[in-house]
Amino acid sequence: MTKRNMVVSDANSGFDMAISMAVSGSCVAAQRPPAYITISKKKLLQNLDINSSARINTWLDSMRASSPTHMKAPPLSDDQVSWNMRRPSALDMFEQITSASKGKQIVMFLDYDGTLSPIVDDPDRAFMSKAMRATVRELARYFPTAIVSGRCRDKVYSFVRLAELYYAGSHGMDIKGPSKGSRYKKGTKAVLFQPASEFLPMIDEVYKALSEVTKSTPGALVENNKFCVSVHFRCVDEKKWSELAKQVGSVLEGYPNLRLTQGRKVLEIRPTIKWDKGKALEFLLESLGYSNCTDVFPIYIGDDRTDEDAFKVLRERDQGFGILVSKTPKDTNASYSLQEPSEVMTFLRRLVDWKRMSLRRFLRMRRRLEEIKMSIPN
Ligand SMILES: O=P(O)(O)OC[C@H]1O[C@H](O[C@H]2O[C@H](CO)[C@@H](O)[C@H](O)[C@H]2O)[C@H](O)[C@@H](O)[C@@H]1O
Repeated sequence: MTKRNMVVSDANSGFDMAISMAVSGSCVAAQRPPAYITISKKKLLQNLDINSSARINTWLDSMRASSPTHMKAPPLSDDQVSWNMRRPSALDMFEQITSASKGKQIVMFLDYDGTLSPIVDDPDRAFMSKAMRATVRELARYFPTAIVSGRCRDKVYSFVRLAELYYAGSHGMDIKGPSKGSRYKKGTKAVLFQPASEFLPMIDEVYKALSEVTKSTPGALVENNKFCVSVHFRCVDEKKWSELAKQVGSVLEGYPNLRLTQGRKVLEIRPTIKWDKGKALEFLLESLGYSNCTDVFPIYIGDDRTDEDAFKVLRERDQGFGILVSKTPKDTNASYSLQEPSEVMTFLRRLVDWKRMSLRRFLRMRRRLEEIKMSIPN
């Protein structure tokens, strides 16, 4: 029996369903799927017939629905209007946000792809602009700042190139503190945390197998993110999505300790350990000495499904908030929204300016108080 640790993260998600179809042959042979298979047995049986065109059409529709090239252009739909009301722009709500943070230490968490850099076809060319880098550098002068990415940590560092930041790569499974002095690091110990290190050889093996098996699918790209692997289908013809899903499924069949999640036109394969961007956020807060503090205000900005784990943690802690980067309505645990990386940069700049002004005001007041003290005769 081949066990399959598979997370079907979204009932309507085409690719998740495609993967379940691709591996269902082995699952049906089992007497009873283990509890960690989150897809129901009934659904598995429904999905059994890989050649059923009705099934394939269902998930292809769903993939198209989540693909920007198929999205309807404005005018704003009722959905969009109501979403804008429920998840207002963080720029429009800037004053409310800063006043909620009063007296608290803001800690910044930033996703990389789609948040600091625009989404592009070639993952190796997802550069952030010079202006964005300068903004993040300034941000880190005023607030402890971490980059939390699905990418391999070294790779995301090579894009951001700011040594004063914290980096959590591989969806938080590879965390490292600043290599350059950070004024916010309370302890003296260097932070390095890799909860999935035992999976390294397995991930490497799977990376090689996936690269080999997907060779025949034009446009498919496999990326080694050290503790996880990404299979990109952004450049794969839609007609080939089902073929690619089957290829990925055929490799994963042999790896019960790996699970599959979905990002933006990417399938992400990672260890089943209970670790995600939300856990990484909590770990970083603890490293910074804020684990049990009420005077901390974490802000997490991200665009992807994997960022939802961090948004959820903030909601549950009732601390700070999440900002989802998206132009279209999505189910989210974030409190606010921004449309695209350029808006993220504007928001970060405003935070820096606001903090700088507050500090100046504080220093002016302190100087004035000293002058008053000096002018009072003994
Ligand atoms: O957590 P993130 O930093 O958002 O990383 C998630 C994935 O990001 C990258 O893929 C995405 O961006 C690419 C470049 O713009 C784009 O081509 C791709 O379609 C997107 O899914 C990265 O390459 C993946 O490894 C990450 O898992």
